Amino acid sequence: MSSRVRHWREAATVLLAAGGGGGGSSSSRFDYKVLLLRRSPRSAFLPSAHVFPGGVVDAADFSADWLHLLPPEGPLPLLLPPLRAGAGRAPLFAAERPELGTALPADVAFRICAIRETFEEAGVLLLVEAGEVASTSSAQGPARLLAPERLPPGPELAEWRRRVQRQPAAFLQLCRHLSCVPNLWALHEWSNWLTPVGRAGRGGRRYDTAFYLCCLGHGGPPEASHDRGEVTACQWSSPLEAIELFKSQDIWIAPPQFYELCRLYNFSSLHDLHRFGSERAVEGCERWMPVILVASDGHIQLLPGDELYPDDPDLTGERKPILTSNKKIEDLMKEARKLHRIVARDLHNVTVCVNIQPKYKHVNPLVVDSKVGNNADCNSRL
Ligand SMILES: CC(C)(COP(=O)(O)OP(=O)(O)OC[C@H]1O[C@@H](n2cnc3c(N)ncnc32)[C@H](O)[C@@H]1OP(=O)(O)O)[C@@H](O)C(=O)NCCC(=O)NCCSC(=O)CC(=O)O
Ligand SMILES: [Mg+2]
Repeated sequence: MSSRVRHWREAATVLLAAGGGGGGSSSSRFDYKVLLLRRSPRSAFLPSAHVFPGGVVDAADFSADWLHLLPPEGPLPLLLPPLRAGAGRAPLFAAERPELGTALPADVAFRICAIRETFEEAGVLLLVEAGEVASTSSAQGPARLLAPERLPPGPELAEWRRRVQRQPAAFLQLCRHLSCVPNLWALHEWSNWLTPVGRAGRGGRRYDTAFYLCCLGHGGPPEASHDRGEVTACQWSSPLEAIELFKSQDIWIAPPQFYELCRLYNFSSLHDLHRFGSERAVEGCERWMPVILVASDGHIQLLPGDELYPDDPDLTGERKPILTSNKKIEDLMKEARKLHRIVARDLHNVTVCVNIQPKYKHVNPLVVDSKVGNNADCNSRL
């Protein structure tokens, strides 16, 4: 087994943004909301944290049977827009998986995983009619969900959901039953985060997670329901609402998800977010593993491009313990010129500080909390 698989699990998650319902408060800066799920307090990884829907990839997500799904005119090509030459390619997309035989490309399989997990955890089905695949294009704007009359009645759908939770391969059966396919084209490659060494959950759980953006544009945020198991609550919040709930200690959001919410903060309109996300996706992305630097009064998660980020980061945690400094965060901030870091003074006092040019035509997070008053070294802020 390769080190890629031995040291961490591969996973996919989706920043699901929905708008278009016209129900948002007129005073809100945002015309869309993002789906956040609260993890069970019994989870072995990030217990009680709010995260985007997602989970570990299953062999069923790579199954070549997806290629033989409808439409009736022949095997489904599952073609995705090609990446631009020279695009960033994270290892989880580039890896060969000979053990899976004639498997789907990872690009496709990780999208199927994210869509399946969204159904399992929140009951939201991101599918498209098999017959409409050819005309599906993100250039048309934010995606639509299937019409409600195309779905089985509630109790039947709930039974399908339980089956998929028990057996991921049942997701393909559900798609076949509905003459639909996962809406791969609605998901746009956004980022890739590897759990930092020193932040593994119980049993050494670390994750190499593909993050996708998906914008839904019609009829308002769909009803999301938790599964009373892995997920104990679902909520749709604007990026600002989510960040405020985090700052007020009502919810806890892990650093990668916090960073991504601060990036979404750049976009007040769903259409702008969709356009940016779908056009940028052809640039690909690179894998980021935060490297933790423990200071005397908090810790910093260093990201690639920060001048303190190691040239040769310890991906597996086998080489050296976590970096420590007897300096205060403030001093470590004053001394630095090139910043790309998440600064945690305590569990809920977290700031993203970045003044480097983002790669792959991405956008830097905005710093939302001006009350904290110690953001003096950050360029990107409100
Ligand atoms: C990787 C993830 C998609 C999470 O994957 P999941 O754990 O949700 O994976 P999944 O959905 O496939 O797995 C379901 C898990 O739920 C468990 N499960 C199922 N039913 C359950 C129930 N009723 N109660 C409790 N747990 C239950 C299963 O046993 C399984 O756990 P099991 O598989 O264990 O048996 C997410 O963590 C994520 O978005 N990560 C992004 C990047 C990241 O790593 N962020 C955090 C960095 S750490 C950090 O940032 C912390 C810090 O700095 O402080
Ligand atoms: Mg999950």
